[in-house]
Amino acid sequence: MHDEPSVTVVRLGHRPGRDERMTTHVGLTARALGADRVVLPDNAGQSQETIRDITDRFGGPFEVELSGSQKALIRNWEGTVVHLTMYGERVQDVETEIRDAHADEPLLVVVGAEKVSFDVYEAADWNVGVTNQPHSEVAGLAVFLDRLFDGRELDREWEDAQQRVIPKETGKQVEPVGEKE
Ligand SMILES: C[S@@+](CC[C@H](N)C(=O)[O-])C[C@H]1O[C@@H](n2cnc3c(N)ncnc32)[C@H](O)[C@@H]1O
Repeated sequence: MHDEPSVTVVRLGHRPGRDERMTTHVGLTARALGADRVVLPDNAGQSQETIRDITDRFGGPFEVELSGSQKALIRNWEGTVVHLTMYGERVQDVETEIRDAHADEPLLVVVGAEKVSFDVYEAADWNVGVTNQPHSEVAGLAVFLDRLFDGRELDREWEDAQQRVIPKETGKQVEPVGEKE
């Protein structure tokens, strides 16, 4: 977050139609849970639009980019690369080392869609499993970011929001930013 080295999430693969919501949710989860930027495949323009729209309304900063060269981004990353995979080391065993590495340099978090090729496993500094059970890139990303930030992302301040949610025991309250509560 703000005064720390950046966190970028890169989404590998996107099947138009089938992956639309999943890719959007990778971006929304990255934004809500403290990442600075998401890089989506270049056929995921619809997801980019949705995530940008949410950022415009509920605040940032958060960048959403499209790229046709995810693999090059991973290979050439100047910092730490974490690939989330059910086959990886247990997050609870490696989170401290990853947190220490992130204190010094930008972090790239890689999540897949379909089968991820072996070169990604080799390019990663850590292959990390959030459990070694199959589940979802959205769930894996959420747990990983919460572990990385140790819960601090839950108190994050949002800039340039048009509206904000007022937490309520019951019901829904959304107010334009700037109005008194
Ligand atoms: C639906 S899975 C498909 C993965 C595919 N079976 C493979 O072998 O690469 C899509 C993505 O969810 C994430 N994922 C699924 N289970 C995970 C787990 N237990 N821990 C961390 N990430 C996980 C990974 O990033 C994975 O690439």
